[in-house]
Amino acid sequence: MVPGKGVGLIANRTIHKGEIITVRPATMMVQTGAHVRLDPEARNMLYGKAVARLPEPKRELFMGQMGKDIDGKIETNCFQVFLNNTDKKDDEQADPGSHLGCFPEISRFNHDCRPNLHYRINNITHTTVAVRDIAAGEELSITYVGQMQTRAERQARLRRIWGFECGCAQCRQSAASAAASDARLAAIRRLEDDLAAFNETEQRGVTAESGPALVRLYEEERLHIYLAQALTRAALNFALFGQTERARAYARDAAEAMDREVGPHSVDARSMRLLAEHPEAHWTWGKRRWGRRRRSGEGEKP
Ligand SMILES: C[S@@+](CC[C@H](N)C(=O)[O-])C[C@H]1O[C@@H](n2cnc3c(N)ncnc32)[C@H](O)[C@@H]1O
Repeated sequence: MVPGKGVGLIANRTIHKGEIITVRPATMMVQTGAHVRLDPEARNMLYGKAVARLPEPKRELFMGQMGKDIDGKIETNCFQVFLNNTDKKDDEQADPGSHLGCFPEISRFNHDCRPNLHYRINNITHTTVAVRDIAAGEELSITYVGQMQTRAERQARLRRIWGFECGCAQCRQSAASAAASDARLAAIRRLEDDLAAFNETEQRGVTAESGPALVRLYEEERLHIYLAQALTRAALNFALFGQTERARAYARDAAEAMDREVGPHSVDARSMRLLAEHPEAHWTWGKRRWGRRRRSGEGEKP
């Protein structure tokens, strides 16, 4: 038991960044459209029949999850799963590909606003990966909600959607530390907006160092689950400034982080590997550098 959180999972050895922790297929899937249309009584009856047909070890695991009845167990523990092999047939209905997926072994991971595991769901397979080194004895955690909001916003969301008061270390920190964290999140948003505005004549004070500054903010904020996007922005920014070696280094790191977050062979990781191989051939190459030179009269793009 983890104080204030119920059952949780604790690392029993040192875990290294990038290690895959769990890979599990869904034990049961419920179509979201059907779930929201049925009343809880009908749901319990139907889900009861489905659970009764599970192999015994799976049924025990399922029934051992938190929640007062089967419907409650699904509501408390399921993950949203999107199956992409269904056609959307009726605009009035929820996307038929949207399901609630039950992964009873996975449902023991508690929420943390600064989690040490990233998870992804491909088709019906749930995978968790360590996004940083984890010491033996640390609790293993995932996040149940997006993490770019302020502490008050995150807490309100967890209360409204999940019905609990978050007891993670990030939420328990002092008012001064929480304010500093909220300010870092605001700084991240501003810097990301500035980095994204590279087509504008006004370059909003962005320099080649703005990329590493963004990565540092994510690291200081311990948002390791989002490092791939920060590293990608930094790599692209170095390409925009025409800095070969640093574009390469950040693109390689971005591809590795992408492998951890999205899994191997993702399109974005491939794109970062291409940037690392041939930065000068990338569509971003030198766009910021040439723009600046033109304005300052230093010369034209060759
Ligand atoms: C999917 S379950 C996680 C496993 C659960 N602790 C158990 O005993 O089976 C989600 C529930 O765990 C508890 N929980 C998870 N993360 C928490 C957190 N950060 N703070 C407080 N309670 C948490 C809440 O009761 C939540 O509804």
